[in-house]
Amino acid sequence: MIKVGIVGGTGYTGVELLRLLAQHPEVEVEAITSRSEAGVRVCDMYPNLRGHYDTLAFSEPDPRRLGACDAVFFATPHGVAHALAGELLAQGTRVIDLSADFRLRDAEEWARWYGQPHGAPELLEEAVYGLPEMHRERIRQARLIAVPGCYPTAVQLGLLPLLEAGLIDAEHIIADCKSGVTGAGRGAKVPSLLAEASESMKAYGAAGHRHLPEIRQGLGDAAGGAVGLTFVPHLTPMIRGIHATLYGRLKGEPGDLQALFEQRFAEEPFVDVMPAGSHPETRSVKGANVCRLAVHRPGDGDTVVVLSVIDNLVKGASGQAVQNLNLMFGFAENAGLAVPALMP
Ligand SMILES: NC(=O)C1=CN([C@@H]2O[C@H](COP(=O)(O)OP(=O)(O)OC[C@H]3O[C@@H](n4cnc5c(N)ncnc54)[C@H](OP(=O)(O)O)[C@@H]3O)[C@@H](O)[C@H]2O)C=CC1
Ligand SMILES: CC(=O)N[C@@H](CCC(=O)OP(=O)(O)O)C(=O)O
Repeated sequence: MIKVGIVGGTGYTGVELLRLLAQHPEVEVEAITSRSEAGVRVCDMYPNLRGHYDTLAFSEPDPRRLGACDAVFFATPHGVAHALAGELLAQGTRVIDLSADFRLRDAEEWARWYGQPHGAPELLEEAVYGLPEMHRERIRQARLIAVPGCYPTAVQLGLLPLLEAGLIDAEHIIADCKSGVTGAGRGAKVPSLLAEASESMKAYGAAGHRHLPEIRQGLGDAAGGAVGLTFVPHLTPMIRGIHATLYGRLKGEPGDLQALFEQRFAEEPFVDVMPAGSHPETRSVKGANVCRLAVHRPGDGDTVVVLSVIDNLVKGASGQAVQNLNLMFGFAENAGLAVPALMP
């Protein structure tokens, strides 16, 4: 058994880590932090965890206690991992950061999008972008993981096969994405209120969302050069889930797109290419560490449409974080992640 710590345990991704780790055969949760709820037992705040964590209580973030863990997850707003990751790495603790702190390779670009200076540029070189479908071998060796964002996970997985094969015009890609409200975190915010978010849908961040540079960076790696991307996120009245509809302009006759997708993800335990003609539903991945994809070519024309769904809190955050932990420690890649989605 390894010992892990979680910084930011009261948020949605923190409690989702607890839910997944409760079934992990190799992991014991040693410490879970919350400054506002220090002293409260996790099962008193989250009764779904009763019977799984009956004594574990939230505590103040203490670098020495966290440094005694084999790995620490950061499920915190951006900037928090910048301040603590170096100290933990120096104590031999591996760090898996669910925030955006180490996702962009360029510290200045990070500062532009996040509106504050990068707090740990010296760690960027060793940080590995934790998308296993692209960087599995580097993740196995990593000490510091930047877990991809939720929209970036859905978009990159849907477009990788097309860009790697050079089949679409990389200058003109469109990602039209919808998210459930847990994507905005647990903190009280007016747009997340029931009366604001239910029975309604709206786009936001059309002029430039902070996931845009992250997605461009990942797609650029797959394409082998810069990509042009229009990314428009939307808030939808559901609790969990991301649905990405991705459009690419085919450069020529693409061959069998269904076979391309099936071959690209044949060995991937957490990417499901659905049969030709399918329309994946967000509810089919609820609670599961899975990305379901379908590829379409309407009217055999020059546009390819990829449909990609994930649970933002699982493959889009905490499940992907556990998948990274499994790779880093040589555990079965699906340890703690084997449950099917919840349907209906
Ligand atoms: N929600 C989602 O779908 C996704 C979220 N993410 C990212 O994961 C991270 C966590 O998200 P989410 O769970 O939604 O966030 P929440 O806002 O729901 O929770 C944040 C947690 O961080 C703690 N925290 C806040 N500030 C600090 C601080 N300065 N030092 C230590 N702890 C702090 C809070 O507890 P307390 O204040 O009591 O200490 C709380 O437990 C964010 O970076 C988010 O962008 C990534 C992908 C998807
Ligand atoms: C619905 C909603 O508000 N979603 C969040 C994105 C999810 C997220 O937490 O992204 P990071 O991990 O990069 O911070 C947003 O658009 O800001």
